Formats: sequence, structure tokens, C-alpha cells
Amino acid sequence: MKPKFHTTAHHYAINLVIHFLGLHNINMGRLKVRRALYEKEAFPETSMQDIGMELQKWGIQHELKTAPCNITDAMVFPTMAVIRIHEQDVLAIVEKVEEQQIHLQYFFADTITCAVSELTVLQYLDIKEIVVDKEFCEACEQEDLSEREAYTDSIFAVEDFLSEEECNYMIDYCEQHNLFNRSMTGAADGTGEITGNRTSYSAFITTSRQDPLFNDIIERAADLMEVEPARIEDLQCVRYGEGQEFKPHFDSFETGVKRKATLLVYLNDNFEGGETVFPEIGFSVSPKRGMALSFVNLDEQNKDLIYSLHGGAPVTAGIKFACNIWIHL
Ligand SMILES: O=C(O)CCC(=O)C(=O)O
Ligand SMILES: [Fe+2]
Repeated sequence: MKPKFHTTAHHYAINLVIHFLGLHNINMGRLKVRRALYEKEAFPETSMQDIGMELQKWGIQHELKTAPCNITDAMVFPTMAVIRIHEQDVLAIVEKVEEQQIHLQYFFADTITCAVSELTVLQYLDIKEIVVDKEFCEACEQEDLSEREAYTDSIFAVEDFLSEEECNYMIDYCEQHNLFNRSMTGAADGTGEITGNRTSYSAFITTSRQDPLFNDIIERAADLMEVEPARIEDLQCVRYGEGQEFKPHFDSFETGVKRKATLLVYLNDNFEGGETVFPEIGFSVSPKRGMALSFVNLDEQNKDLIYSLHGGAPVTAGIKFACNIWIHL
């Protein structure tokens, strides 16, 4: 059994917590929840202790029960629990327990029912009292809305940033030099490794500075982003075949030099699917050949900007090519 809403583990946890708060009529937008959970030391792991501490602040007074614990003793439902089922530990909302049946709610999913004996409850919130501060919630929602709007407004696209010839040159260059390798995921997941989060192929053009055409693109990007060309990383192309995707992630790496902004250039558009999606702000962009999409990854303190979470949706037909132009700090 897998959570239906599977972007990244922490994103799933955030959505679950927001959904849970909503079930208790605590509607405070996403911002406070996201910030609180993203800023935990354990990130991207999200522990029940971390969640519990925040829930306490937002009005859900509880005691955290840990295994061995018996959820059938709980007085208030829905509650939140970490359950072990099919050898997996999953954060879940327990809607109710009735006649030794446990009703689980996943984000955006229907209720799943299973026998209490089929799973182990590792931890659960024994809720004592719920105290909602309406004004606090309204202020949070308002702040959430304005920050989301401001970020969305800061994203911009430039059509025909690359000509058709330049797009084709780039694709051919990578293919002819056999530069495409199975993409790795970076520090967002902890280590560089091949995972299901990213099923596409990437090509690092290490000769970007020697090739006059690539060098010209770098200088044009520097002009557009108003930075010195030295702050632009060597170009990286990505290729997605049918069914391939890159699940939501942050571009800025936690180690090495941080990527302040991204200029993503689409090299073709003769395929289906493959939109660039920003799940935190509910925004998506349809690729157009030659178009450059600019977005910022870090806030003023150079920490990951939550809104910049983005991914490449699965390509449903054809092959998608794009080029990342990353701007360092
Ligand atoms: O393919 C896309 O639309 C997004 C690519 C991306 O986010 C990346 O390569 O870091
Ligand atoms: Fe990215």
C-alpha cells in the first residue's frame, strides 16, 4: 500500500498534516506548515515528534503515544499515526477504529480499511483538546496567499531565447557525443543516486566554454539574469522518453555551490505531456521550443525557497529535450 500522493516524502507529510488540520477545522493555509516542517533538522525525514510539536502550537493538544500502544484506546478521531504495514512505516490519518477495523485516510485517497491485527501502530497522537485561534489562522492564510502570489509573479518566460537552429545543435551535440546518462538525484535525497524520482537522462556539456555557440548562450543567459557569466554553470541537457519524469525537487544543492536561480530552456515541443510543474503554487508551464523559463531557488538567506519545488511531469508521447542553465550564488 502506497500513499497516493507521492511526490517526495516530506511533501507527502506536509499535505497529510494540512489535510489533518482541515479535518479539525483548523484552516491556516500551507505556509506555516511547510515552513515548520521544512525547517526541522531531520528534513527531509519528518518525524512524528516534529509534527506533534507544531500541532501543539496550532491548537491540537495531545500526548504522543509510542509502541507498544493501543490506538483503540484513543478518544478523539481523526488522529494521526505512524503505522507499519506491509513492512513499510507510513504516516497516516486514522479516521476511526471500529470493531477492530482501522479506517485510514490518505491524502487525496479514499478511506482504506484493514484489521487492527494487520498493522502495527508505532506512534499515535492521543488528542486531549482542540483549541482553534481563528484570527491566527486567518492571518496565516493571508500570508500564505500573498507569498505564493509574489513567488508566482517572479517566474517569467522569454520566448525564442534560443533559435530553432541552436535548439537542434544542442540536441545533436549531446546525442552525437553520447552525453546522455541516467539522471542522478542530488542532495535533495541525500546522495547522488539513480532513483525512481528521476527517470530521465542528463548530459553535462563540460566543453560549454570552448564551443562558441554554447559560450554565446551562456553570455546571453548572464545578460538576461543580470549576473557575471562566471556565475553560470556548464550547460546541462535533459532528455525524457515516453513515461519518464523528474518528480518535484529543489535545484539548489545543499553541498557545493548553491544554485540561486534556474533558467530552463525547452529545446523542442513535438511531444505530449512533460509540463514543468510547481506543486506548491499550483502552477505549470507547457514547453515551447526555444522558450526560457526563469525561477528563483533561494530566499534572501539563501535557503531553499519552498515555492521553487518543481518537477518535469511524465512525457506521454515522444521525446522531450530541455537545457538547464543554473546561476550560482
Ligand atoms: O524537465 C523539466 O521540465 C524540469 C527539469 C528540471 O527540473 C531539472 O532538470 O532540474
Ligand atoms: Fe529542476
